[in-house]
Amino acid sequence: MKRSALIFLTLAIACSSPKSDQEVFSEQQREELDPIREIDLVEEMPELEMTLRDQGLVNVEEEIPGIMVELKYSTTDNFFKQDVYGDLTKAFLQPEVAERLKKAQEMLQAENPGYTLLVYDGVRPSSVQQILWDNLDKPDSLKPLYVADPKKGSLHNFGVAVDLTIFDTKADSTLDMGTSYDYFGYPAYPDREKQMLSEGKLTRAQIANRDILRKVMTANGFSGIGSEWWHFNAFSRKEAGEKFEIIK
Ligand SMILES: C[C@@H](N)C(=O)N[C@H](C)C(=O)O
Ligand SMILES: [Zn+2]
Repeated sequence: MKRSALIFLTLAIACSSPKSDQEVFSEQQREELDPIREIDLVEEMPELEMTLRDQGLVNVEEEIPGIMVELKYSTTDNFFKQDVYGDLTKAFLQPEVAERLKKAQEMLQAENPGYTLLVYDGVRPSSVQQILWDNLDKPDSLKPLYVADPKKGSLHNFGVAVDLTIFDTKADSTLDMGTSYDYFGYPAYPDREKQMLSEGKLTRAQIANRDILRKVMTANGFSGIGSEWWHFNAFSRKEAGEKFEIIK
């Protein structure tokens, strides 16, 4: 239930004066409507999640039926082996970006029953962008290929970029895309697929899997980048700067 709805409900209960609780609410209903429990729920919401909601971003799992989320930077299973999101485990995006992603998910599921999008990252505060940049073990000249320069800002910092793959619910596994998420090298480059195929570093099946992801994303207003098969932008840097604020 949304926070505003909870607060409204709490106020409504406090202000109304029924003959007695017992006449109106069952035991279970009274527990559900207990204002102290509601306050506990509000306090349990991670601070970063509250900030994101206050700034108008939406939780993709609340907007997109069936989508899966595994925020890699909220685990230690990432390229710098640190959990930098703490208790934030949900992916947030600008509402119009989530709307496009919903259409991509619908198209994916219509064309490939059993497949679903699996989101690895959505909005990413600029403070986290700096941590990624500092921990990327590449020469400074190459770093922007893999992690956007925090001084300029990543499209993730505006909530208009998403990192994702496809999960096959029948096989209970992700599709084989040829590399893991955040593999920083040529085998992950969409721009180098022909070369990687001829060198035996990618298979046709892996490229075909990437094509499924690219098709549903680009058909619904996203564009990919040349160095990461998992990253998609919904707006240009210029458009994002005009329309949205950077999340700090
Ligand atoms: C770090 C990687 N997952 C990513 O999102 N890279 C792009 C280029 C970014 O930082 O914007
Ligand atoms: Zn990304």
